[in-house]
Amino acid sequence: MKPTRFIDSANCAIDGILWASRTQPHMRYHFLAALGLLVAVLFLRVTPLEFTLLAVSVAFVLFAELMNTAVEAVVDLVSPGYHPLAKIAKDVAAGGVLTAAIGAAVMGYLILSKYIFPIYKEALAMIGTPTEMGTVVALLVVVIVVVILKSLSGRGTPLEGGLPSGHAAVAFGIATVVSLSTQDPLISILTIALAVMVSHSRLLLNIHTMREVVLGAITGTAVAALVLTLFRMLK
Ligand SMILES: Nc1ncnc2c1ncn2[C@@H]1O[C@H](COP(=O)(O)OP(=O)(O)OP(=O)(O)O)[C@@H](O)[C@H]1O
Repeated sequence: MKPTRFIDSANCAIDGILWASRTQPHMRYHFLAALGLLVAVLFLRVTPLEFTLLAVSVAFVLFAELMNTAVEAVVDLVSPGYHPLAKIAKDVAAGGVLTAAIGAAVMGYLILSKYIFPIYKEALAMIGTPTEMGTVVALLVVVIVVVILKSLSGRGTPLEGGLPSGHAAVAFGIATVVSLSTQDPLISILTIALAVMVSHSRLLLNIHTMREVVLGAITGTAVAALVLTLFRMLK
């Protein structure tokens, strides 16, 4: 039945948001990111203007995802089979979400970096700048731990497949070493982004599962940080 009262229209709108959250994993990721941002804002005490800018960016991403979901539903209704125009409609709608998400990420970076970077810098300083020997030993230990874990899990070879992903472990080990050597949050984020890309490529090539890649990333980061902390304590 067509809603006539405002409350019924509002209920339909909320139903739409709930349906999108139930059926679209990306919608859930966006809500999780929004929740994380709210918690961060609470702790970092951003200014009202900064909060407004962040809230508008987040609302725009959620809006774009809802519009994308609506376009997908209409396209599936009118063109259940493959059609080049259906593809264009869905791809353009998805492009809208990507654009909004990139805008929100840039806004988030510009506003939150000045609050988070000093805390991150302090955390890096706690482990300190590694020596040349510490760097070499840390990366060698990462490789040895990966080989041991792979042989224990009984799958894959030292260079391909198995638990954990060696590429992810070494990439994150290097990102940890570079982060500590430079003590620079921006360089740290950029090297972590490179490590994520290396890890993601192992997923795309179907050489590793998500679990193997995540465990690789944790192993590389944790082992490198642990060895460098030990080096600092024994100095
Ligand atoms: N009927 C169709 N005709 C042609 N291509 C289609 C059709 N349906 C889907 N596609 C292609 O598959 C892609 C994914 O479409 P799908 O409906 O599975 O969306 P989705 O996986 O929910 O996407 P999103 O991550 O944007 O929510 C589209 O971007 C489009 O390239």
